[in-house]
Amino acid sequence: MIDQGISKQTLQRLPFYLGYLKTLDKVTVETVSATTIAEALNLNQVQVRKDLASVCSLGRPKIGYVTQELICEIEHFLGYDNAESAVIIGAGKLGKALLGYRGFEEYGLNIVAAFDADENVVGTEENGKKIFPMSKLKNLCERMKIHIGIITVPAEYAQRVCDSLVESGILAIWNFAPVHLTVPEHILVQNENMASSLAVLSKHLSQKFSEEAQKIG
Ligand SMILES: NC(=O)c1ccc[n+]([C@@H]2O[C@H](COP(=O)([O-])OP(=O)(O)OC[C@H]3O[C@@H](n4cnc5c(N)ncnc54)[C@H](O)[C@@H]3O)[C@@H](O)[C@H]2O)c1
Repeated sequence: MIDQGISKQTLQRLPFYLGYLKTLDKVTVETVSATTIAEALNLNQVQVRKDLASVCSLGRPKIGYVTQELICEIEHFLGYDNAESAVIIGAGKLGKALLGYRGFEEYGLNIVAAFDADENVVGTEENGKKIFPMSKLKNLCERMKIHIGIITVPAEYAQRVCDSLVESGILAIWNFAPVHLTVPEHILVQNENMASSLAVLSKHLSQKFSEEAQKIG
């Protein structure tokens, strides 16, 4: 039985399993066990077994999973086999970098266009993707049934842009601006805040350094 009420932690580990499974040779590695995956990724095997059981019911005792079946099951669970279209708002340094990244398609994300308020940017293309004026946002999103909006504008404009995305029928927002967004209940916001990630790194380092200093002192 596949568990649809999967935890966020399990969800975040699934792409790692998938990345590893895709490195395996299709011909020689026909089957793979949770233990092998756990050892390769340096994870707890009980956790890996539980994670896989929640998305795939095809595991067999002593054999494990047929590698290609497991890849398909995880991709299907994550929706990678059913690409979602997305738009980017803010075609500056970060927006253009994301437009240029070809790897998203592998994760079921198809960035179809970008929008910007700067008329010097509007009308140009990045990686074959057109950059439109904001006035075209609602029409394009409704016409193309776009459900994901990616925000890469400066923090002070992010809420305004977020509101425009919600008005345009977007249901999920990937927010790179370092600001809290207020959205209606049915909208999911995933924040990519580098300051939060760096805070974890620098706290870890400062703890390490103070432990070292205590040892020496
Ligand atoms: N550059 C990075 O490596 C990086 C990394 C992490 C997070 N961020 C965050 O991403 C955001 C963008 O950063 P950047 O470096 O790409 O900035 P940038 O100034 O290069 O680009 C911002 C773009 O947004 C457009 N814009 C501004 N207001 C707009 C509006 N109301 N509607 C539509 N477009 C608008 C601008 O015309 C510009 O093209 C910022 O919030 C930044 O903090 C950037």
